[in-house]
Amino acid sequence: MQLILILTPHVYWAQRHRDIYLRVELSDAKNLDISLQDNNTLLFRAQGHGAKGDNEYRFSLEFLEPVRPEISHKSTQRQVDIKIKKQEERWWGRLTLQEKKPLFLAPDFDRWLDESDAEMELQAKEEKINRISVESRVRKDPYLGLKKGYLFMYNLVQFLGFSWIFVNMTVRLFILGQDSFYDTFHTTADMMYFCQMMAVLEVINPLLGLVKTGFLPAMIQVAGRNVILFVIFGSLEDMQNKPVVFFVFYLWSTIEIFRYPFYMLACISTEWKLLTWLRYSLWIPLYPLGVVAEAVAVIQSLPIFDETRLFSLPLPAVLGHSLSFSFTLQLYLVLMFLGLFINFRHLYKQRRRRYRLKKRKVH
Ligand SMILES: CCCCCCCCCCCCC[C@@H](O)CC(=O)SCCNC(=O)CCNC(=O)[C@H](O)C(C)(C)COP(=O)(O)OP(=O)(O)OC[C@H]1O[C@@H](n2cnc3c(N)ncnc32)[C@H](O)[C@@H]1OP(=O)(O)O
Repeated sequence: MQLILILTPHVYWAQRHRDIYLRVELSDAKNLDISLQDNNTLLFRAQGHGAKGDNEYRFSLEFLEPVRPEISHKSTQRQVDIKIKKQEERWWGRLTLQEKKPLFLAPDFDRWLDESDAEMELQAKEEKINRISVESRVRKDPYLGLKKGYLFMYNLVQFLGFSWIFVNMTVRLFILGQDSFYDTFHTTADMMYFCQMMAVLEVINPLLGLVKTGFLPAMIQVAGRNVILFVIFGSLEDMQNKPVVFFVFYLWSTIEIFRYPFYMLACISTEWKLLTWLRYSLWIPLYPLGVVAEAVAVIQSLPIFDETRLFSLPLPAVLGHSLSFSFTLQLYLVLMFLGLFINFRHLYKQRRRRYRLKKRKVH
């Protein structure tokens, strides 16, 4: 009587919610015959070098649940990798129907994940797929590159402009001390004029749908600053050498040297956490201080407008000579605090949205 010895290779396994991975320890495997029987039994036969030398090796595995008929495998110099898809996407308590594990089977610790880790891996994969599909949908806009290029250049120019102002003022402050307060306007106004005229684009950009900024907050910001720059400082020589110019310009440029680089990075889909934090936090002290500095400038200009009658409104003789521009400015002072309230709330919401979104992304 002839005794036929069936040799089994070592088989290592791991699973995901969708797949089963088998690693068969058989090098230089040839004549592979891998098939599925009755939806849940894998039959394996191959010639190769295993624990018992060069021989034919076989095994069969009756899976806990049905699997799909398509089985993929790859034979390398070292092993045979087999991937099997589960019929139903769910976590299996064990691999085989029989409770007792076959002796030749062991967990593949290189691939092993427990259920919650596998779930996280699945979620990460799905998120990646979603992100790619959103990005590919966004990419359908044929002008996206052009829009991003324009915004990047705009932000770069503003960043350079405000950095120039900030560095110039800081250096002068170190060298001249308080004396530098008095000629801030003469040394930096041209650049500030340029930057603030360019900033009008910040009102136009949301109107053209180039950025998601609200029109009103941008309008309040740009109009508010331009009133101070062009009407209060620009038209009144007596205001130009007052220290308040220093504080207003310094507060404006401090936030902008962080805000514009933040936008530049956003244009190239990059983010630096510290910069994001500065962009969404520095306004908390700077905005009220800025409004107070601007309000001081307006209040200091009132007697000058009264005296010079500049921009005064001619009135019919019965009502008096003319209405001083200082009355308009007093009304503007009230508007300023309304503007502060609207923009403070807007910035607060932007900050919350930013960090809520981030938290959601992390979990
Ligand atoms: C209607 C008549 C009004 C008359 C005026 C009367 C009242 C005047 C009161 C004025 C008070 C002003 C005081 C002020 O001058 C004092 C100071 O400035 S002191 C210094 C401190 N200041 C600040 O911190 C404010 C700085 N300014 C701003 O933050 C913005 O101008 C503001 C509009 C207020 C808010 O910005 P925004 O709404 O744009 O928020 P986000 O940064 O979160 O952006 C939203 C999304 O859009 C993308 N975006 C925006 N701009 C750009 C850009 N240039 N390039 C690329 N991308 C951009 C941004 O990335 C966000 O996208 P995502 O949501 O995907 O992240």
